[in-house]
Amino acid sequence: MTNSIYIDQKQILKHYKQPDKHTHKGIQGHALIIGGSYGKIGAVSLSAKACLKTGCGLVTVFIPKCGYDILQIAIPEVMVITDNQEKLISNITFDITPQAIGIGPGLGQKIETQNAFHQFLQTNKTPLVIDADALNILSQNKEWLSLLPPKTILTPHPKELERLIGKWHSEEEKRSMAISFSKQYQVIIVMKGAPSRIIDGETLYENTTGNAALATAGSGDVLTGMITSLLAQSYEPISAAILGVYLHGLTAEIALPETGYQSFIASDVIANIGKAFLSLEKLE
Ligand SMILES: NC(=O)C1=CN([C@@H]2O[C@H](COP(=O)(O)OP(=O)(O)OC[C@H]3O[C@@H](n4cnc5c(N)ncnc54)[C@H](O)[C@@H]3O)[C@@H](O)[C@H]2O)[C@@H](O)CC1
Ligand SMILES: Nc1ncnc2c1ncn2[C@@H]1O[C@H](COP(=O)(O)OP(=O)(O)O)[C@@H](O)[C@H]1O
Ligand SMILES: [Mg+2]
Repeated sequence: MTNSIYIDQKQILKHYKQPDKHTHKGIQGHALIIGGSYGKIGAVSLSAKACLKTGCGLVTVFIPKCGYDILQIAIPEVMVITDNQEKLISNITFDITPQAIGIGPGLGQKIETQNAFHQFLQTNKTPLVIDADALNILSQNKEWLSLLPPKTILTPHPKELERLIGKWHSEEEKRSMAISFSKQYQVIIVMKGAPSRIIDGETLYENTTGNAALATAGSGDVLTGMITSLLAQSYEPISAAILGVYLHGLTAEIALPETGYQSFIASDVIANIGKAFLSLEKLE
């Protein structure tokens, strides 16, 4: 029996934590975003900026060498570690201790990158958010799913979800396939769409914010950064997923009167994260 919960203004306050007055950047969470390949460094840039703007204390990116100048110039607040390779990720090693890792935006699916991701999964114990090409790589190597830490958050759009769990023939079947998958691998699935739904075992959460302005390049990459940020700030994985999706949707509602549907872009999500948080404060 599925338990369904609408995430509205009342529900979201059960997941939101006000910042502690005495916090400092050392305890405000350190997030690592891994991704990017030649021509898709923008995906990591968007994700990392969204991560910072969602409140985590420190953000580091792990990217191919070609993204080094781009990231340092685009977001001076973010620290950068580069792979040995110029255009793709081939060996994920770092000497930091992040509290959460988001992996996948712009990553690409070259064989060297697939191998690096496999190596990474074999040793990683840090809480994870998996998106985009990292999901596509998992879909091609389903035996690697057992390497994911429990409560890893997967954020597929409908096509990525189909690659992962197979084709469905009705909404009902999609839901039951996603629930079985979530239970089998102990993962949280953020099924992105309109609306987005979050599956955690038998429980389904339906988001109530957002609009069609979000149908724009990079808006999912931004969501990955937001959820990773909350996870790094010690939110429980299910709360990080629910709150991230809710705030992401709110940004589009807040910006709509100024941008309309057409000219809203992923950077507008980032620019409105602050106002989305402030609107939660007003509800308290
Ligand atoms: N500026 C950048 O660097 C950007 C990089 N990106 C990266 O590009 C890579 C490829 O990602 P894509 O998602 O574009 O490619 P995919 O091949 O995974 O997905 C595109 C396919 O999914 C379908 N699809 C997407 N959303 C859907 C929906 N709501 N309902 C039904 N079908 C849907 C599309 O019609 C298309 O067939 C990823 O690594 C991603 O992170 C993109 O996020 C775009 C921006
Ligand atoms: N019509 C829509 N209404 C509400 N949200 C939408 C709509 N279209 C897309 N979104 C949201 O925008 C995001 C798109 O993510 P994704 O497809 O991964 O984009 P990208 O890979 O380009 O970053 C998801 O959070 C999805 O729920
Ligand atoms: Mg995406």
